[in-house]
Amino acid sequence: MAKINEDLQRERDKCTFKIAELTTLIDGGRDRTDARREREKVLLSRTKDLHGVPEEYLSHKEKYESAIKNSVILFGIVRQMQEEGKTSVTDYRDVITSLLASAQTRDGSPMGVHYIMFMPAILNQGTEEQQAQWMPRAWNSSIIGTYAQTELGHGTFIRGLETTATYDPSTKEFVLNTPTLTSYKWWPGGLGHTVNYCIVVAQLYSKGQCHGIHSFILQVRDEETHAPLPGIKVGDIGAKLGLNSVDNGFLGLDNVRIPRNHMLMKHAQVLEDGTYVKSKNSKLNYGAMVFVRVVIVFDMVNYLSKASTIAVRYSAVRRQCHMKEGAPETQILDYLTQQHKVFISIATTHALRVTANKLWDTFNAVTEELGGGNLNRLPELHALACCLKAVSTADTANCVERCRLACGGHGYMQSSNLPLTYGLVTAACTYEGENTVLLLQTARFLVKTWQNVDTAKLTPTVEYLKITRSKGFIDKWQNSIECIIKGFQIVAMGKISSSVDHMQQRISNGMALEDAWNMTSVQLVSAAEAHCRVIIMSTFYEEINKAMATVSPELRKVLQKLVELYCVYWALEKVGDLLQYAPIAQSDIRDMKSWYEDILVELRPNAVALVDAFDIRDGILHSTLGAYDGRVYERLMEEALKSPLNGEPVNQSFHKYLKPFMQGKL
Ligand SMILES: CCCCCCCCCCCCCCCCCC(=O)SCCNC(=O)CCNC(=O)[C@H](O)C(C)(C)COP(=O)(O)OP(=O)(O)OC[C@H]1O[C@@H](n2cnc3c(N)ncnc32)[C@H](O)[C@@H]1OP(=O)(O)O
Ligand SMILES: Cc1cc2nc3c(=O)[nH]c(=O)nc-3n(C[C@H](O)[C@H](O)[C@H](O)COP(=O)(O)OP(=O)(O)OC[C@H]3O[C@@H](n4cnc5c(N)ncnc54)[C@H](O)[C@@H]3O)c2cc1C
Repeated sequence: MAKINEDLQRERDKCTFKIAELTTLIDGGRDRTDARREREKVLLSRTKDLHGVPEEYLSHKEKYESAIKNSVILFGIVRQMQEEGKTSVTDYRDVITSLLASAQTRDGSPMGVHYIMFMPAILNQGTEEQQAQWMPRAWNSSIIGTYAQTELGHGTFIRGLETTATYDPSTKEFVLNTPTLTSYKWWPGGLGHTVNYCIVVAQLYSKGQCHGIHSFILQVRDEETHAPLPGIKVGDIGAKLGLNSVDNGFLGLDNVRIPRNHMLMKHAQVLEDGTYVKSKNSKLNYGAMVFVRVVIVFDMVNYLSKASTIAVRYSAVRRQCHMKEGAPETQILDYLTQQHKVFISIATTHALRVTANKLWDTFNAVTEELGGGNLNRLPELHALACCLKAVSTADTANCVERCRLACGGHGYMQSSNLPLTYGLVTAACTYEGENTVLLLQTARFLVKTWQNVDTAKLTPTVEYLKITRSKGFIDKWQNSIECIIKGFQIVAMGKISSSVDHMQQRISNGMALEDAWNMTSVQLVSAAEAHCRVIIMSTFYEEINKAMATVSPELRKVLQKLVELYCVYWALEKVGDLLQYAPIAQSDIRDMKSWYEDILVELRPNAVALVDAFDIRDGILHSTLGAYDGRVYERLMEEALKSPLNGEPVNQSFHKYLKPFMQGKL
């Protein structure tokens, strides 16, 4: 192994807790750490020779072809693991997370949506017979699918989709059509050239009546030749800000017939004679979207742990300027402004991780209740998944950008892996429900909750709205975590209640409800975000408190500081809200700023150890700036030399253009 950079080694030597203990806590147990490492070892050993030219120099077509080559190896490993009994649907999340997080699918995998949406949609919306028919072939990748919902004309407003599926009882088939340009499916990952099946979301017509959107399994390409089937127009939508290894596609359908049993019929059915049997709740058809919103929060944890690892290790290696005259140049990690930029990413990674785990548990519990016919908690789950998806993706995008800026010029290099990471996380702000739209869904739930706050029994995530109103909820502000969380509860309650008042006021003045909603929507988005901060903060605090009982005193101290950092950071960010709604004084804010500075300083000696504990191998991190050994400059130079521009001493454009131009001949 190459020599470790001395600064980095010094950082590791002075750390005050056992890194392995934190890694175990993050993974959820020693056996899970071992299983993850084993999976990564297998993956990296089998895929290490794949890189020729660095990915950034490839064209969109080459990137796609390379991603397919790599994905086949990756998902082939999953298949082999299944055959050897090393993995099953039960550890689906872990397996897919480490696969998609791996370096070989750096800019996304064309097969990602197969795992993340095609199969979950069949599980969520298919009958047991349909699952038995499709899942074994999908799970071992002998068919590959995607989820085709969004159209050129509509993404958010899914009731407005134009694709039709008309039932023909004479042949017991559905006829699929995209009657207009705007009804073409547009965006589905892998649709362009990879998949041979997809789930098409279309307006269902039977006996001359429209029954709203439903999901259908459609074969788009021949299983042998991969040629598009008759009536199907399919292709790639072109280059994007990121995810350029993925062939997001378009799909046009001209009277394409599919058998009746290709409609996913767990919740609603069309009988042979065309009779429509409706679902207990039409929103059950949206179940796959809820699942994906939940897993996106995990995915954000993945990316943020990578970005913070890169930024912190680089900040320990990089020296710039002198803090004191005559002293050696300062490690940039010693500048408080640098700590302010990067430490929040570490704390956010942990906060989102514990919140994602809790959300995952809620999702599984509610799904089980839904299976038994109890739909009571569906609105709460939907509201929770929407705001957590929105806030986690927005925060992660901001944090990744902070990490990139924290690495100065070198952070701008593709080889740092920060630009690509930003491209991936910012996509998540839009896909699976655009963030503003999702926050407005949460706001809808909060408004209803608030309107019934005195009479209804509140569900756990909004119970605080009742308690917050009790007299003496905060008698006097104290700079403590408990008080900050209470402060955020008051802020959320205040924003929800003032949005409702504002809306009501407009309605009393004669405005229609829809217009009053629109006029209040900026406030509503802000209220939903405030509610989400309460969820993240209180979950982080409670879960870390539980974990503290099981860890060493040394680790306990560090965990405590991470919770403090997260809460105080956000208290200062939202100080205006606290001043408006909570009994906080100027002197409390002044003291809070000092508290924040102290936390940064206390975390400083453990910064490198904290990111080491994320335990991300170099082969997965794929960064010149963030590698374990800290050989930043050597790696930057090695990568620079791989630039195709360095393949010849004089580029041909010199003779063609530059020389004649310089000599005044052009
Ligand atoms: C396995 C682990 C792996 C881990 C690793 C992870 C790796 C990830 C890798 C990622 C790779 C990249 C993948 C990219 C995938 C992107 C896929 C997509 O974008 S696909 C495309 C994604 N596209 C989108 O996400 C589209 C976004 N748009 C929408 O979701 C909807 O159209 C809408 C919600 C905005 C409105 O819907 P509309 O029908 O007009 O509704 P109204 O306004 O009339 O009424 C609202 C009422 O309905 C209720 N309700 C609503 N939804 C739900 C729900 N889900 N449930 C329950 N309830 C729901 C709501 O509460 C309210 O109730 P109430 O108040 O009346 O009682
Ligand atoms: C990388 C990527 C991958 C994707 N993969 C898939 C896939 O696999 N399958 C699939 O089906 N789709 C996929 N999508 C599509 C994605 O789900 C949609 O882009 C997303 O749901 C947003 O819809 P839209 O593009 O129509 O945006 P729009 O809804 O047109 O949003 C544009 C703007 O209008 C605002 N807006 C819209 N409606 C409202 C409203 N009611 N109130 C207030 N503001 C509003 C939004 O906030 C936003 O600012 C993908 C998209 C991306 C970027």
